[in-house]
Amino acid sequence: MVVLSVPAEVTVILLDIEGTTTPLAFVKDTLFPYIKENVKEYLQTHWEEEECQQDVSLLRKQAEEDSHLDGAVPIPAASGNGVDDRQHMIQAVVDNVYWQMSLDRKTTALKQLQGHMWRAAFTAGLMKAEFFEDVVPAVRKWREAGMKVYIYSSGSVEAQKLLFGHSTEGDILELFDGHFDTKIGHKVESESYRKIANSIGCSTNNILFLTDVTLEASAAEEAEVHVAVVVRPGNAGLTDDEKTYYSLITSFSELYLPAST
Ligand SMILES: CSCCC(=O)C(=O)COP(=O)(O)O
Ligand SMILES: [Mg+2]
Repeated sequence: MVVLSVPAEVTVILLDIEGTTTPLAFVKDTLFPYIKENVKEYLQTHWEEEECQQDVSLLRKQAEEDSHLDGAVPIPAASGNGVDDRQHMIQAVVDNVYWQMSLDRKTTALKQLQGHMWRAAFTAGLMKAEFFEDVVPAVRKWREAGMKVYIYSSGSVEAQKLLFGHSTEGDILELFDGHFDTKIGHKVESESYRKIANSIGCSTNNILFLTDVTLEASAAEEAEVHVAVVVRPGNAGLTDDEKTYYSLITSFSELYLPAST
């Protein structure tokens, strides 16, 4: 087995979700189809609620920022024309969500709505989040060794908590010291990692970030965060240069914590 030694200065392990703790297939075949199949009905049912209106406002603001992009779908403001107006707006939101999802966009607006929609599915037991089998034992071991373990995903913090709270391994939320999402900044921007370190109260070089996406690894590394790229079944392939440059692991069990032995 390949072993990757964790630098002694690392006290925090920061984990991505999709493609790192969780199979890409669970996201693509379960989480995302649920949104596509239910978004229209969800909007019809919850339209009058404040939370739903906040989600729509955020999506509308995002749509304005996206207006220069090819295929972007605008979301009109209410014109006061009653039921037709509402149906028109709902259809625009649905089309916008479909368009964003077709590009796998990680906007805070899209992720916030998705998180709110998954809440019903997880709490009703319709879905249980999946984790690779090495994840929970490794996280327990790291915590026993005194490491802090945080999550940083494009999925909203609310959605992250749903996943870890309703998983095939049971409620494992307590295994994590905290959660970050795109509200702190995008994962491909190095400033986000500086802000995360600041929020945790450590230096960036005290953090080891595990992700499947090399653009994220590169941004983290620019902020002097230690990184390892996680290679899991179903993940996007890496170039030869990326394979040579990055430390790669295929299982969390490949991480060796010198202080714990
Ligand atoms: C609570 S994560 C749900 C999956 C998701 O929406 C997503 O964007 C995952 O992105 P990640 O940053 O974890 O790769
Ligand atoms: Mg990922």
